[in-house]
Amino acid sequence: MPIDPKVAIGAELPGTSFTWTASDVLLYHLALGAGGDPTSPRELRYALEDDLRVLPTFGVVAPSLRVFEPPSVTFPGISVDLAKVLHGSQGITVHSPIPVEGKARIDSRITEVWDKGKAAVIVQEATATSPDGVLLWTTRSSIFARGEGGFGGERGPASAPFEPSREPDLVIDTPTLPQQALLYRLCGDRNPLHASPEFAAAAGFPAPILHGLCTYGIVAKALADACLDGDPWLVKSFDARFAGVVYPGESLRTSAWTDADKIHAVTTVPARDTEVLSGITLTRTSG
Ligand SMILES: CCCCCCC[C@@H](O)CC(=O)SCCNC(=O)CCNC(=O)[C@H](O)C(C)(C)COP(=O)(O)OP(=O)(O)OC[C@H]1O[C@@H](n2cnc3c(N)ncnc32)[C@H](O)[C@@H]1OP(=O)(O)O
Repeated sequence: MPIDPKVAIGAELPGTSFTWTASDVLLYHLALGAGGDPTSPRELRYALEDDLRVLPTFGVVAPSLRVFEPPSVTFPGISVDLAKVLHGSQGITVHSPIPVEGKARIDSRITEVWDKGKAAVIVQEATATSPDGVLLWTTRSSIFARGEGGFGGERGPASAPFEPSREPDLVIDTPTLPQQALLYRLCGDRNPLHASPEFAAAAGFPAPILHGLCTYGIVAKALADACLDGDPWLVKSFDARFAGVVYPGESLRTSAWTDADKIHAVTTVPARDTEVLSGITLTRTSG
């Protein structure tokens, strides 16, 4: 079905309520590689219930933790084959530290649909609120639907690349595991693109690729560890664009530039000399 931006833009999607527990948070952190040094008290704040501190990027996955079906890309005015879809970008702003367990409601809507000719870019925003109506976090995301452009929509604003004026302040190398995607899918994204060699081949990839949100969480943790003394509570917001695919088992290299309240970064896979996360911006809490 061609995309109909007049129907899609502004469409409110059905809201859902969800719960999470400390076990969900621990699984999420472990699926990002936390606990690699089980003798480090700082690392154990991600991996044990005692003094558990929730990485804010958990808010992106919390609403779908109990989803066991592959995602469906069907919204008002939009119906796209999952094999054509790549996660394009993701951001989250937390309004206070995410508690280790809780209940919330997520409400989302489609805010933009851009026609890139060879692809459609579909942008969503969502808010999570507590049962007593307190705003917990806000997310922004886009999906890149290959082959779905050409519907006569607007192209949208050109992205402004981050152009550093100096060498990076720090460079962080982070490994991923060959089984990283098989582990991460247990956090609620059962898209076969990350697990089935046949599905990945049909989608045009030589092997299953890593979930964008896994790379996103790994890099958020790496920056919190390297720049914020390992304290995820100091992360106010985290935004990034998925610029290239990552294959499970590849090593990531994140180059970061630190300012007073923000950290800018890019992540590459050095073995393929390929940028995989661009426009990374981490904002520190002001408190
Ligand atoms: C509801 C359920 C939803 C399901 C959600 C998803 C579920 C998940 O399981 C799926 C995943 O996790 S997929 C894995 C994570 N994502 C990726 O690996 C994508 C990596 N990126 C790429 O391969 C290319 O950048 C690629 C292919 C994205 C673009 O590369 P090119 O085709 O070379 O495009 P390019 O010529 O550079 O740009 C064309 C125009 O598109 C804009 N654009 C590019 N990358 C974008 C991106 N990542 N996000 C948003 N917009 C993007 C460009 O700005 C350009 O527009 P313009 O010319 O107007 O500036």
